Amino acid sequence: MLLNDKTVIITGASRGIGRAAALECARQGANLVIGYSGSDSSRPLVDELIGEIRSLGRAATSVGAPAGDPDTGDKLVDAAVEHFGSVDVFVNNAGICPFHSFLDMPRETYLETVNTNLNGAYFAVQAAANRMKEQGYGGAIIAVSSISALVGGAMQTHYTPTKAGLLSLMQSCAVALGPYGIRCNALLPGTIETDINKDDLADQDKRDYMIGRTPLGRLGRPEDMAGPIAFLASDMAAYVTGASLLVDGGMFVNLQ
Ligand SMILES: NC(=O)C1=CN([C@@H]2O[C@H](COP(=O)(O)OP(=O)(O)OC[C@H]3O[C@@H](n4cnc5c(N)ncnc54)[C@H](O)[C@@H]3O)[C@@H](O)[C@H]2O)C=CC1
Ligand SMILES: C[C@H](O)[C@@H]1OC(=O)[C@H](O)[C@@H]1O
Repeated sequence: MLLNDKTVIITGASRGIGRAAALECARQGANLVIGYSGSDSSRPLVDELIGEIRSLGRAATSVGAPAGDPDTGDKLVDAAVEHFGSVDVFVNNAGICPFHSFLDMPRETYLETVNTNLNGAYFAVQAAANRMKEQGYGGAIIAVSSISALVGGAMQTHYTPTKAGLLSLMQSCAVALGPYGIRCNALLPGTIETDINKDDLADQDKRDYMIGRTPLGRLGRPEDMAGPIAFLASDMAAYVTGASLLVDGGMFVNLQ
């Protein structure tokens, strides 16, 4: 197992990529802190996930707190220490992408997206890193960025800068935290079928276009992200830091 007895915190883990990553980390021997928004609608999903993790023989607890709140990182770290005694891996995954055109982008939509996806991540990474430094034996931090860190989207002008920001944050943190043995890497998913793009991909033409751009011939599944996240979290990636791992079925390189 890649993550035996490690404590892994994952934000936005109630569903989608975060959920799949939590289950894979549990299969690899980790105990989990499940970060979620704190909304009543997410609670049953979180309870179900915790049940699944326990049935895999691992332990899990949850923290309901909005990703954009600068205090959320401290709450996640405190829960990890209280329940499991350490923070070994921090996965910043929570994110939103309310598709909207640029010229009439509502200020609140822009600000909520940047707060949720990037500002909260900054302070959460800082909280995890401080704990890892205190522990004295390193750790792994992974930000779920996106192929959108590298390319644009007309309906994503508020979103793509947050994903480029996360990639940049991991690069700078790799430099800042390397001396403490803390590795920082970015995962760049392509188009993965989850709730975040359910409405967008309900348009059959758009869906066919995205599949057509993907050399592997299908959209991604949350489970496709889980292995790469577990790898980056593990000692198999002991010399990997400041890296970005594009997991997109080949979409990015498919120009013609
Ligand atoms: N699905 C895709 O095609 C891609 C997704 N990503 C990124 O992957 C990450 C996970 O998204 P998906 O699993 O695809 O979508 P999803 O919508 O299924 O999951 C997003 C998660 O973030 C949580 N979340 C949203 N707002 C939150 C808040 N304010 N506080 C705490 N949690 C909050 C949701 O409850 C959910 O658990 C996001 O950061 C997204 O930007 C990156 C590239 C592609
Ligand atoms: C939400 C989008 O479908 C998804 O998010 C990303 O980061 C990808 O680039 C896709 O556009």
